[in-house]
Amino acid sequence: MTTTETSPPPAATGRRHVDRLVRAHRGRFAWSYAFQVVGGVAPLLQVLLLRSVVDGLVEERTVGTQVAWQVAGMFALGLVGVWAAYAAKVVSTGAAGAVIADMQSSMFRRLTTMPIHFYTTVRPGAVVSRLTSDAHGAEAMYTSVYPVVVSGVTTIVASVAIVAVIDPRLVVLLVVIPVAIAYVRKAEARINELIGKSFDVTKELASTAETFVSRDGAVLARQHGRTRHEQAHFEEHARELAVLSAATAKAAATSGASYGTAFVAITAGALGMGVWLVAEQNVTVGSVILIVLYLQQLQAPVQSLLNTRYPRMRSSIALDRVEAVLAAGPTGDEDAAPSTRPGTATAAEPSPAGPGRDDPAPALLMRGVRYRYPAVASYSIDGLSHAGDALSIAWLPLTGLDGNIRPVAVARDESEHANALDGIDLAIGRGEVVAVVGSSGAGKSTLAGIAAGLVDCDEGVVEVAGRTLRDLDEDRRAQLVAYIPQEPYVLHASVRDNLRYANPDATDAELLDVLRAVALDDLVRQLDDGLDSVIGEKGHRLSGGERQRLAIARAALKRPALVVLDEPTAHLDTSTEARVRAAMGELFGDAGVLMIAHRLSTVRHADRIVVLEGGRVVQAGRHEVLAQEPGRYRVLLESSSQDALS
Ligand SMILES: Nc1ncnc2c1ncn2[C@@H]1O[C@H](COP(=O)(O)OP(=O)(O)OP(=O)(O)O)[C@@H](O)[C@H]1O
Repeated sequence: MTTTETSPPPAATGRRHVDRLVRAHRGRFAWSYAFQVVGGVAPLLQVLLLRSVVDGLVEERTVGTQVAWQVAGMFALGLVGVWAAYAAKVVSTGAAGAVIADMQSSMFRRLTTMPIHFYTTVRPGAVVSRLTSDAHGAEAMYTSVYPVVVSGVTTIVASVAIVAVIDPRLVVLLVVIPVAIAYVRKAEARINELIGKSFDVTKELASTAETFVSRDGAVLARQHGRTRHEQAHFEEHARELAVLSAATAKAAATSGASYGTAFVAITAGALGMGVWLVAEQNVTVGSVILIVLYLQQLQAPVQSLLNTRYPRMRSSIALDRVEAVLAAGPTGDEDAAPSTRPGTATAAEPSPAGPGRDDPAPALLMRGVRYRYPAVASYSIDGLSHAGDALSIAWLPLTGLDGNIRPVAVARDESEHANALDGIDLAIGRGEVVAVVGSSGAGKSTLAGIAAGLVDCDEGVVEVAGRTLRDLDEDRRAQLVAYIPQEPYVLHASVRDNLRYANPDATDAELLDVLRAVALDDLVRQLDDGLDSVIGEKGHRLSGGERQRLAIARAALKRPALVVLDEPTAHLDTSTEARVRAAMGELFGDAGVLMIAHRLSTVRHADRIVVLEGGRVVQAGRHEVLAQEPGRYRVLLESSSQDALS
């Protein structure tokens, strides 16, 4: 059954992981809030002193020592206010920076230890955005929103309390504030409508940009003569966005002006009432000045508090997205890599036999191995997997979201998959080369992934050189098994660094030896900087076959007990293939080799061929024998020779 459902907002289940990271820095945050409170109260105390100065002058008409002290006190309070605000800023940005760094590191830890299938569902751009703009979007909560709330609430509460102490009737004037806020909220409804439209248009822009500023998208548009059309489409949306932005800004300005008008009315009312109270001899002149100043001073914090609404929503969305990553994965615990289970052997433990050559255990032993792919929902992350519909925070409008933005709907594939591997028993001896063949979907790549320890089987046991793979940590597993995928990854780094990624202690002589074995020594010699030449994404590019040979050389440097190759020679011409095959004996010594073959031409020389069908081993033997027997291998052989002829 396949259902489509909208995921509940992660906030609904709390932000357990994010909160834990924030709590680690709570001491620094407490200091910053304490400074905020001091910074908020100091200007109010200044005004209190001003009242005493004015009243002293009005009553005594002399400037005595007391006034001098009061002026000095105002100066001191001014300094306390300024430097407390400074300290609050420095401490809160420092603490927020530390929290963001922790969030990024925890997300990276989580994202690099997700089940291997996760990476087939993920959009690289979305991951980068989650690690950078979402993390920094969350930062505003700690550097802008909370500090403004703390200082704003302090100022408002203290001002209202002082005004009420002078004359409680004056507090009536503050009724204008909720009225003004109600009006502002109404204007916001209009703003939010406009923002909602901008959001949709922005999504369209983002999607057009992501689609057509990519190689595949550009080829698609050019092939169909649609480049101009896509440019016009983008321009139309960009203009629409500009119109919406202007309308939003106008609505925001109107609401701001209305709010300002309310405070002008409050100030005038306070002045009128104050004059009346002075005439009635209920309050002093100094108190009237103080009241007017306090009420005016309320405008900024109330406005700032209102203005935190949108940054708060943006940060909230960003925090939910960070939480979604941290809570993802089978354990939901970002600190525990799935590969590290209690009781697993660690790299520091001495290796009893190591991947050693003298170990009598077979290179690979699989007993009763069953594996079923889990439902996508169990390893996907909202907005990262199946994305395309999730915007990065950087694309969100700067002001105004109506709070209705929810994590996007993710198609949940709850369907029960069939067993991809259904009871595999397989042993590969030391120095033996076993090729695995089978029709598309037979389970070859799944078998390779399980033998390489990238995926843990549901049932059964996988041992490499006598060590159970699931009991080993990543380092020990990596020492024992070398896996060479069909499209090996070459780092954007020098040839030397690429090779030493497998064995940082390898000498240049060892590097040149393995390069020679895979027929890459001439190429490296021709590069400007030899082993120091940068290859990979930029700089010198390697062909598919050269990448594979580099990966084989890299794997050989580990001296593994088991080598798992996914169609290792797919990109090679016949003579290079023969040379590499010969070199593999020299390179891997008595390591067992499990070779996944999608082309039958590459398997003839294998010591044994294993034929998979529907996740089971249906035939096994040498090519010469299997080719004579009626069975699946002969069918595959016949269809592949027909393909070759056609
Ligand atoms: N990530 C996945 N989620 C669910 N099912 C999967 C996934 N990957 C593979 N499968 C299924 O598992 C079965 C075995 O797939 P596998 O990739 O191992 O086959 P294969 O023999 O390597 O095929 P090919 O030669 O086409 O690469 C297939 O039915 C496939 O549809």
